[in-house]
Amino acid sequence: MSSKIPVIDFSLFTDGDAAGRRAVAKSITAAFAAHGFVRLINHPVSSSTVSQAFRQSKLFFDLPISSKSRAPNPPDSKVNRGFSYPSPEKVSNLAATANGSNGVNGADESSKEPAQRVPDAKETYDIGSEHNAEQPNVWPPPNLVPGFRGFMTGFYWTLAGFSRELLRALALGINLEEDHFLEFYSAQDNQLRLLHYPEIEAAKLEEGRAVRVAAHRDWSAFTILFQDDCGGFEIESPTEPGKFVPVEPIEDSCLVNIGDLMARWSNDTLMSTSHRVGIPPLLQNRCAGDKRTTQSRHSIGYFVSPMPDTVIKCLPTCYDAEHPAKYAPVTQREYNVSKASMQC
Ligand SMILES: O=C(O)CCC(=O)C(=O)O
Ligand SMILES: [Fe+2]
Repeated sequence: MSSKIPVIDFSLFTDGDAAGRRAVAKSITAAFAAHGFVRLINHPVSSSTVSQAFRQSKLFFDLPISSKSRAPNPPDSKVNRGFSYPSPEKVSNLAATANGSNGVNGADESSKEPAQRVPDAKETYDIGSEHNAEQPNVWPPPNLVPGFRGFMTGFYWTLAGFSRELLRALALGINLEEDHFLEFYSAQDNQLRLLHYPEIEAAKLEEGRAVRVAAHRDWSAFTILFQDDCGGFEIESPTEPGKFVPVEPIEDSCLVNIGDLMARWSNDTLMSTSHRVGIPPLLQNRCAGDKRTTQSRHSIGYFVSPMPDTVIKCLPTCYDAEHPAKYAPVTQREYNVSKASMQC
């Protein structure tokens, strides 16, 4: 059984009249309320831009480790930029992230799965705004992947534009003024993450000796996710907790999912759903000698956050006498610190 995440034509929002925009916005927030995810087609990021992002990402990850490590994620620091990779010695609890304090996602505290310590099976490269002084970017030397820095910097802002449209849709969908979220949003605090899951022996994933990404919920307000056609992405069933259902890749689409911050802000009107990357469908595995090996996989996540001083206080349309506010107000900065401390 595969997931029933609704597929929505986003051009009906970007190009629609007021009534049309409201109707699309309502269908998007209905999908978030029921599934925590929506799949968008005809979104504003052109397929050639997305293809170029995957090409650049692949050029980077195809480099030898010694070259990629010239743009290292600074060790033992709060900066989450640059390259992180799996090492044979490195294990993480539930292996949810390469860098647990990255402020974008984390192990699923509510997961029904037993805690496990297994090797990470992914490598990541994190990029932020060039103007974010607290999180300076870490770039590879320009000759390693020509055009990488220029392209990725532009891509970050292309996705920022898309995220603004999504914030408008979210606001309309939950009966707020269309620009409600924009006063809390500079797009300087987002994180663009390139992910590469190297080829791996299928048995390692099947027997739980490795995971690609273990079950987790994102910390962000929401995440825009582009994936290649490999497969393996799964979300927790909204109706059968603990059961994960595959999400089939669809060409030229992206997924958008609500993170814990927006779930909290909306009093759980919008749902943050646990998801993971596991073994792709068996047909897509291939034989390598006598060992079945899953193909390598690439994806790109864009984690959207409001400005650090934003007070995440129950949105005015998300509570009433019967549904009182469940969570105390907290700033985005405090929220991130508390999420990061749960990773330790
Ligand atoms: O690689 C994917 O498709 C999903 C990655 C993910 O969920 C994350 O990085 O938070
Ligand atoms: Fe995630």
